[in-house]
Amino acid sequence: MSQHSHALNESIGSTVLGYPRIGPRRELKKALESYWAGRIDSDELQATAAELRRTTWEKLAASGLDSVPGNTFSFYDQMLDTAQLFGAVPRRYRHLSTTDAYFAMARGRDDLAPLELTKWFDTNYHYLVPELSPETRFALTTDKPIAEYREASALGIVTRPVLPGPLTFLLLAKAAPGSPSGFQPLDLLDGLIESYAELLSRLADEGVAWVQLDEPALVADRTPAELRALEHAYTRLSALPSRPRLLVAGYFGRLGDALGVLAGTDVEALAVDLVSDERALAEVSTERKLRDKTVVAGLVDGRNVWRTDLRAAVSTAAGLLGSVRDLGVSTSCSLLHVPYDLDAEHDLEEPLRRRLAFAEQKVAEVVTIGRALREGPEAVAGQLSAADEATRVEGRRDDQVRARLAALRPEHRARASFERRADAQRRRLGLPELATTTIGSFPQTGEVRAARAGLRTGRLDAAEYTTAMRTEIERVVRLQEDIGLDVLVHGEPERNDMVQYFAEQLDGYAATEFGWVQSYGSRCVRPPILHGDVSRPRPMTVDWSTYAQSLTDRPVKGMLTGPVTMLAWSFVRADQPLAETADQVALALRDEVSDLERAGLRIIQVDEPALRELLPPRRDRQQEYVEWGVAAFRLATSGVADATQIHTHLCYSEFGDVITAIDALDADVTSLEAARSNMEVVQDLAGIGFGRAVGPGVYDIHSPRVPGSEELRTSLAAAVAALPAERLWVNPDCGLKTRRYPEIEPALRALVDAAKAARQDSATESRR
Ligand SMILES: Nc1nc2c(c(=O)[nH]1)N[C@@H](CNc1ccc(C(=O)N[C@@H](CCC(=O)N[C@@H](CCC(=O)N[C@@H](CCC(=O)O)C(=O)O)C(=O)O)C(=O)O)cc1)CN2
Ligand code: MET
Ligand SMILES: [Zn+2]
Repeated sequence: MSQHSHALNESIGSTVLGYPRIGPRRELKKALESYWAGRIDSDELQATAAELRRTTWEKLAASGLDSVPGNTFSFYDQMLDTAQLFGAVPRRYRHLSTTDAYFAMARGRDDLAPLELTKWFDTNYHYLVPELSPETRFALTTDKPIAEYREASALGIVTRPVLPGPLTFLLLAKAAPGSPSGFQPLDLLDGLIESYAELLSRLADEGVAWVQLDEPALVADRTPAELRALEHAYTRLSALPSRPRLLVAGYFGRLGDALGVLAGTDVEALAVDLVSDERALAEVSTERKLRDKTVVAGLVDGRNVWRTDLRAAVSTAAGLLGSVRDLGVSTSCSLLHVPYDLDAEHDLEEPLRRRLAFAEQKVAEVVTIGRALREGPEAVAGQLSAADEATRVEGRRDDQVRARLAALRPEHRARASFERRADAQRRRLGLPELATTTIGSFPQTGEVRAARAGLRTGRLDAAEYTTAMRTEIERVVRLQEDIGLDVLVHGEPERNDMVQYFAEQLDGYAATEFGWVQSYGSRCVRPPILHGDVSRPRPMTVDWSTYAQSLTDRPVKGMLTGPVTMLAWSFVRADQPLAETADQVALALRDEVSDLERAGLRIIQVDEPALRELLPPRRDRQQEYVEWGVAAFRLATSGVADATQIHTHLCYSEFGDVITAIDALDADVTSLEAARSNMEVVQDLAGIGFGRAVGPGVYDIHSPRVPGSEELRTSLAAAVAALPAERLWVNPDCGLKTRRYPEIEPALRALVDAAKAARQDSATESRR
């Protein structure tokens, strides 16, 4: 027995890098939202959390994995947990209790801004950005990883605590507002290392054998100084006299130069992602310094839902055996990004179903690969041939779509010059300068969601549902008229989600029933599965948009989700280049755009909030991505007359890296998130001579705070200083679906006031 556990301590064997935590039925989401609303107390919240941790550990232990990850639970986010663990709590939250400070950093309070929320690499998960300053003093302040290790041990389960590594923690942090200009979070490395050291030594005291430090920031291009910092950090941590063995995980791409740096330190093990970048395998097999390391091969895709070609994975692993001291097998990254369990789905049809694996099924795949390596492929012959069969099944083929794609010419992706379009649109639309609009969605009220749930359960029939939605659309149109907005929207009440809604109506796409994946905090999405050739059997939005336009003389914007975002927020087929899949989606959207135009919609918005998100982490892959992304957007939007105005909307990111791509989209009007970055993006656009119209968001919809009209005027003035008023629009940062009416009504009235005032200023200016 003791010999056996000794062997386990030495090697990792089969494992996964992380697991979902929201609960198979979103138990954590429900508990959190009840706690925030005061319906349950903290004991009840803790009990739900403990139960979720227990079932996860027990399931993973029973599945046959050799090493079970620990500390993968989080009430909100693992970066936030780590900030609190090491005492990186900005001063403004320090008067609060540990729990209150935690949720205040996550969500803000009436008088207290939250930490910034941003995308976790190229996924649809969002983390909280630690705010660090030269005054930050790290100190081990909570004991979450230790407590969870003990909790699992009490159940008889040995876990491997997982947390972000020091480099990733600092590289993803930002300088707190007011920090000296030369300051960067990486300056704090030495202090942070001391806190990691203290944690590691306490974990060693607990008897922890292995700790996993996640360093996904290393799969992007890193400067020599950052690589030196990496070497310094892991040289220091691996030299600690008393510590668990260290597994450093780099995922979402290949480690590149960081691989040799890490392999040159005394850490025991590296986890590498052999799925995201086909160049990773060669890198790993030729790195001689790995010969005395454990390498955990990420062979099962942790962020897509396709079944693994097990025979290929086993042979890749076998090929690595000679290049490393000890080989483990795992997922490419945490399973946080996929749904829990395929077996929960009842409406997925064959043969698609047979091609899929969710988190539970992926765990079984890892176990199978591990057994094949240890006992030989004969031991798992049945599983291997089932996987052979499943991975040979091809996606639905649509020859008509393929023929249309083959016939595309450059003119299908080009419109007349912007000047000519702008002129035609000015005459047709007659809008004022600094025209006001919103981004599309209005608050998703309880009634709206209840109506959608009613349609699902049969409480409402289709006609009753349509009436309920039309009533909502009319209410939203009248409200916008009353507020005095220039360009209206129908409010998107009929959409459960801006991607899923379209996926449900397209052929080649499947939706899930329980396939929830955490997006941020308690918010989840159900990414649809794009499994075959995509086509549009019938118009998707025309009835709703036409109805809205029939209610008013003001222009109503048609509202669609663009091809890049449709891919980014779905699980996408891996059997053909993304560029081709994007063009198929773009063709379906192009037809929808034409139908909307024919139905009399004069303005059509095609949202691309995920444009920045899909940008590959390595620069040498970025150009190719931008080219196909832009090409697909243009295919979707360039089938219209000069006088039809195309809008796009981008949010959730720093746009610096994609500014020329935004230009290349060639939309007539681009609305962007800008409120929280002081309109910086307007200057960036002015800087590249962006010639088309821009709607920098002046109202931060991510916060419940209602901005005053003075504040909005200040933001607008900053925009007007950078770009001419006739090319500026006035709008919020993003859609209003997550807000409530008492917040958005006064905010939109203030926005219209601010635009009117700015028009007056600009008129006075031009008379001078
Ligand atoms: N796909 C996607 N990715 C995105 C975004 C996005 O909008 N979509 N935005 C950014 C992230 N922001 C997000 C913002 C909000 C939510 C969000 O509010 N999600 C909802 C679920 C939305 C949804 O699918 N709603 C469905 C089903 C809702 C539901 O839970 N229904 C109940 C019953 C109905 C009820 O009473 O609520 C049930 O099934 O139990 C609907 O409205 O029809 C949630 O977590 O609560 C998610 C992400 C970036 N990534
Ligand atoms: N039209 C969409 C909305 O207003 C755009 C959202 S971008 C995340 O909700
Ligand atoms: Zn948005």
